[in-house]
Amino acid sequence: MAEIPHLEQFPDVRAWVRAIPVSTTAPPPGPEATPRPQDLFLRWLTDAVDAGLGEPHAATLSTVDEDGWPDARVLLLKDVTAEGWWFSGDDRSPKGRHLGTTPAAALTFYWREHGRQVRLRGAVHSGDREVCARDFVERSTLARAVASTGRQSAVLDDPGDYDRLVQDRLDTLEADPGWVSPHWTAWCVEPVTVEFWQADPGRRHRRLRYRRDDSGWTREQLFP
Ligand SMILES: Cc1cc2nc3c(=O)[nH]c(=O)nc-3n(C[C@H](O)[C@H](O)[C@H](O)COP(=O)(O)O)c2cc1C
Repeated sequence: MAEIPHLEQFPDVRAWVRAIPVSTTAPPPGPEATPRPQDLFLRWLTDAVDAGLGEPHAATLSTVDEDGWPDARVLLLKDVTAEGWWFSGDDRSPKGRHLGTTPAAALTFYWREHGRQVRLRGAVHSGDREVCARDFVERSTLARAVASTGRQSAVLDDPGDYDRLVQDRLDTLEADPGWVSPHWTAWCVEPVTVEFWQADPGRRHRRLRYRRDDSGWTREQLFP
């Protein structure tokens, strides 16, 4: 990777960001199609894990709010099944409220060192109570306490409010270690499209899209 220039060396931000180099290292071979996108995704995730890439299971979740405005945030993938790609959170959080009114989302994965992106979009459904509860109890005690405050993304006027609320939840969990937040939700994106993007130093990027219809998955190559 070429040396990254410093902002002070440029007349303005525009000149600086345009001078930041893009990756030109040779990527791994392009996508070898599998019948189901899940299998190719797991192969690419395995490549990222084996290469020691940081948080390779982090993805950007995009939703639409109650007024039709898009929103996006990074979170961690929780499972991949025949149904789709799973993540979890509190249904009172902004993302939870968005999914409550518009149960559709996109997930975007990026493995920079491999020059790879996977993007998928589709309807979202929540898992049954058993699936949600299992996700909750698999978290550490502190993570369960924090997750069940129900205040994620609310304005924090007094940092002490957070500490008191978390301590309150820790007390609840100590008294009843099996307690499960009724708001904790495992959501599944059931994709209608899944696209695998593989960078090419000569800009002949490979793009393989899976499209789901009544007969199953159709594969097609896209213009870079
Ligand atoms: C690497 C990384 C991993 C994250 N993992 C999660 C996660 O698994 N669940 C979650 O609710 N938020 C996670 N977050 C925080 C979210 O990006 C976000 O701040 C939070 O979910 C609130 O989003 P919302 O206001 O849209 O609901 C993560 C952030 C980063 C940078």
